[in-house]
Amino acid sequence: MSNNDAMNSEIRFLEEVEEKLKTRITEINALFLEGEKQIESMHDYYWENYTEMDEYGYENYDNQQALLGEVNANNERLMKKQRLKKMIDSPYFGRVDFLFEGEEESESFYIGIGNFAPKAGMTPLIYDWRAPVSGLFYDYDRGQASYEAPGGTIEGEITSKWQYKIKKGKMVYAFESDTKIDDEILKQELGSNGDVQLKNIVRTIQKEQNEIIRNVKDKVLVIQGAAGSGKTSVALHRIAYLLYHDRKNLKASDILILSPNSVFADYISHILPELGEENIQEMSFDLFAYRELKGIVSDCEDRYDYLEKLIHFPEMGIRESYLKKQSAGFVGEMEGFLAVLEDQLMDFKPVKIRTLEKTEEELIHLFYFKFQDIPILARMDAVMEYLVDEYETLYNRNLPEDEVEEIREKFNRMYVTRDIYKIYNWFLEDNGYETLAKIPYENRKLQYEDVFPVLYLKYRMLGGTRHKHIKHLVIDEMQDYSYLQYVVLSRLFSCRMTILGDRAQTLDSQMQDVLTFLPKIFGRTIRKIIMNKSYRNTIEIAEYAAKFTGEKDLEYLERHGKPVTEKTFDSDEELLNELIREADAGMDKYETAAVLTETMDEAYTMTRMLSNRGLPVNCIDRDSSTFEKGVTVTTFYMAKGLEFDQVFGVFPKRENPMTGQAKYICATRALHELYMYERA
Ligand SMILES: Nc1ncnc2c1ncn2[C@@H]1O[C@H](COP(=O)(O)OP(=O)(O)OP(=O)(O)O)[C@@H](O)[C@H]1O
Repeated sequence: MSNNDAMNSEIRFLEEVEEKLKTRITEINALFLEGEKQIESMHDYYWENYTEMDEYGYENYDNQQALLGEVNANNERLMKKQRLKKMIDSPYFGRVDFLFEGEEESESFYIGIGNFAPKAGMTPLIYDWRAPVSGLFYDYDRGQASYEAPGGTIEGEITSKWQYKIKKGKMVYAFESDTKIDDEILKQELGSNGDVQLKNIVRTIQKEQNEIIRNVKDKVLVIQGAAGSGKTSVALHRIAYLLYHDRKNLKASDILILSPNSVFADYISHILPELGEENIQEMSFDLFAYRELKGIVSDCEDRYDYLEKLIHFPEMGIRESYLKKQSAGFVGEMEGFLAVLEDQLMDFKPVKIRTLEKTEEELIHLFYFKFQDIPILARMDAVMEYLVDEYETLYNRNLPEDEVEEIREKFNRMYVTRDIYKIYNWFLEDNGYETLAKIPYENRKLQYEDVFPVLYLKYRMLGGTRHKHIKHLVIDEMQDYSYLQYVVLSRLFSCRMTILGDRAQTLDSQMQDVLTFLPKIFGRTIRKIIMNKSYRNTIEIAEYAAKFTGEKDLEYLERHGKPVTEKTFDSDEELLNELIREADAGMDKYETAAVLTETMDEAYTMTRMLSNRGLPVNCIDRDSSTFEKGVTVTTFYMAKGLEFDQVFGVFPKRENPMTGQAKYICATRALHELYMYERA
């Protein structure tokens, strides 16, 4: 076939697909309206007849179930319609022609964001990018290939591969390529301007990324990936893949992502809906801890408070103290303390439940032997319930609720204290650490270094709730969680996990490689994958950033841009003039720019100075929840995970131990242009 013929046949196929998509949407619309009518008439029937329904409620129940079934079916129709409407805009982006082993003619498989068959049960015209056969598109060039189908491995040969760009239903380009995902297309995608949200990458998923996305074997998958290597993108596409392949057992509400902050959560929030899935829950671990510690302390510092202190007071030993309290050694000391705590904590006294008397020895026996497996602060309750039960069985009568409560209090008074804050202070004192201020609940604010130790103590003493309903946990920025935080996480979640991060981006003066201790915590179920190729930055920016880390073996996509500008200014005036000039020039070509500082105070000052000079900026702090088009001012640590077309790093000339890491994180946020400014 000549090139022209091939193109014409592609355009005819596109037109055919669009026609069929429209017909299917019309059919679904009709079914939806029919469903609405059904629902309405079921409602009418119910209201007319519910007084006469059978007394046991069977008929009522059946009616409710039928109604629910119809409502769900209509919701599904609505979702399907939305998906198909999106597909009209761009129905597919790739095609593989595959010659099955033993066959004579190859079959064409078009690949898009969803499956599409003109009628239910018919062979699809388009295959979802997550379908088994679509793996061929991402994993192979022309030649021998295979894919995993539910029934086993399918062997054959790829005879041709095509890539398309279809926009608003029109073919922008279609070309046959014999390489995997053409680098030129990837460069085009990356060379375009940054969105205010992370993009979906289905068109250009790379082979090594695809391997991670389609991994269903490993219980705990740990991805160490360079800045901009696509870790977050891959983790989200993996979720979409898992949801597609295990629809029966896995729902979006069964998945939780631990993310650094709300801005980041917003930044990634549209990807799953775009891929036709519901969004998933997101939570910051610090916020979770804060909520869990209500009742023990009235306030807690978070990671950002800790970082600010670290930058402002590098000489005060804050880091050393934090690291100590997050270490395996410290957990060991807490365990040692817990092993001997009972003697210090308990003050047994004989008790009476009406006429049933129990001596101190009997209570001690129950407490130390019968119920020894129950966490210590929950154990007295178990002893009490056991004895109330004994009384009620003996006298064949139930005790009133309020009396049981009085008895419970009497038993609880056998604890010297139930205040975990006080108990933590005992531990600190016993082990030679500085103790916390002995103050009432309302005034207690935990320093960040104590937040997770106290939470650990709480779970060990009261027992923690296992979050059994969560079937998959995603931990982004894994390098920023401490040993102790992982120990707490492993107590809370026993599900499958995708853990991803970059040791070079640790929010500390030194890198932390969590892979040195994760296997100890999660066992041998861990699989580690390294992603070395960076996609975000131009070569100029990536090479500049690499100077700060000493990480080797990094690969870059050959995308060039403007050289990095490094400048020192004698006055704010000069710095602002230059920054505004470059940002103004950028506004013509780009969508997003960021001015990144080391501390929040510096970010507020920059916001004020830039606004005063008429540059509209949006300041992101820990209370922000979205990031917008235009110029953003924030700290390097709030900008983690985000990216901007232009980045202006504004740092004081005086360095502190965090400066290297801060500059690295700042530099790797830039897609096209990077300016590193210093104020004298
Ligand atoms: N296969 C791909 N095709 C197109 N774009 C990609 C691909 N992989 C990654 N990217 C792009 O590279 C950029 C970085 O991706 P992402 O934010 O997922 O990386 P990351 O490893 O989480 O980065 P960081 O750790 O630096 O925050 C994004 O713009 C993303 O769209």
